[in-house]
Amino acid sequence: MSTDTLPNPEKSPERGGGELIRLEQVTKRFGDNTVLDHLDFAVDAGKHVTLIGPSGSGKTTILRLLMTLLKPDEGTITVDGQKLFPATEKERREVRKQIGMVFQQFNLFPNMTVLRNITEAPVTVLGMSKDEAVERAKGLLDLVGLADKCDAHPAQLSGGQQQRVAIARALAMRPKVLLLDEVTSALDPELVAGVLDLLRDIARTTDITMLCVTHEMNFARDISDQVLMFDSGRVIEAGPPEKIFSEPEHDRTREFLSAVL
Ligand SMILES: Nc1ncnc2c1ncn2[C@@H]1O[C@H](COP(=O)(O)OP(=O)(O)OP(=O)(O)O)[C@@H](O)[C@H]1O
Repeated sequence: MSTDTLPNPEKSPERGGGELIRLEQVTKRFGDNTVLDHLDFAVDAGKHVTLIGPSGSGKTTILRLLMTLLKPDEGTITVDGQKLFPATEKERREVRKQIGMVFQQFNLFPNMTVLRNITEAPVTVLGMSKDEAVERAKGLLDLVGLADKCDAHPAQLSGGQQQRVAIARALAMRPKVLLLDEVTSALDPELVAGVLDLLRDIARTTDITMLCVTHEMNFARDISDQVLMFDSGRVIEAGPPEKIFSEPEHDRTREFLSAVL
């Protein structure tokens, strides 16, 4: 894989493998439902962290908070030392540029070509020149195996191809953090492996920090430096995948894994 189109092939000195994401005492409620309960955790730069746990345990809510699609009721969230919450809208917009997300349902703009889907945000949000954005988008489309689909519209692509475009679109912003929310759940089974292989390649060949919610336990085992087991809005167990999948300490982790493995 060519590295010149990748988001962060070079290690920037200020990142230096230190802490990139920090959640402190984060609480999120929907009405009476406390989904995250004084949650603390941190992710180091360049690491790949996977969130696992039962349905409804709050995993997606964490990604949505980091995307600023939701606001916490209490607590602080920082990215690369800059405050995401609490912060002014202006501060939040700056921090938000460092975070890319790939959603379960692709969320491409249906009326734009594939190329425009990828160039839109770099031009309008980052102020990149159109020529540079197009050049980068073409490199990324090559990377995800869709160099011939520049002029197609999303509806003309398979689910797997749409998800590849969504991955290219997220990478086009050169984010420090890539959030992946059950990115293969909406795909036909025969398309899952190709998308996961692409993400494995990206995990292996870039220093991008990944925070991933997945039900694909083999994928989690392959890419993760750390796995966090969630239950009722709290991390009940954390460790490297070999430990969590082979010797879980907590009964709830054992129960969950025996249901999904
Ligand atoms: N916008 C919302 N309004 C009200 N309740 C919500 C909203 N979003 C999430 N919830 C509730 O918050 C809880 C946690 O949801 P979340 O999607 O974070 O769980 P999850 O662990 O990602 O689950 P899954 O594995 O099924 O995706 C659930 O009880 C859900 O119903």
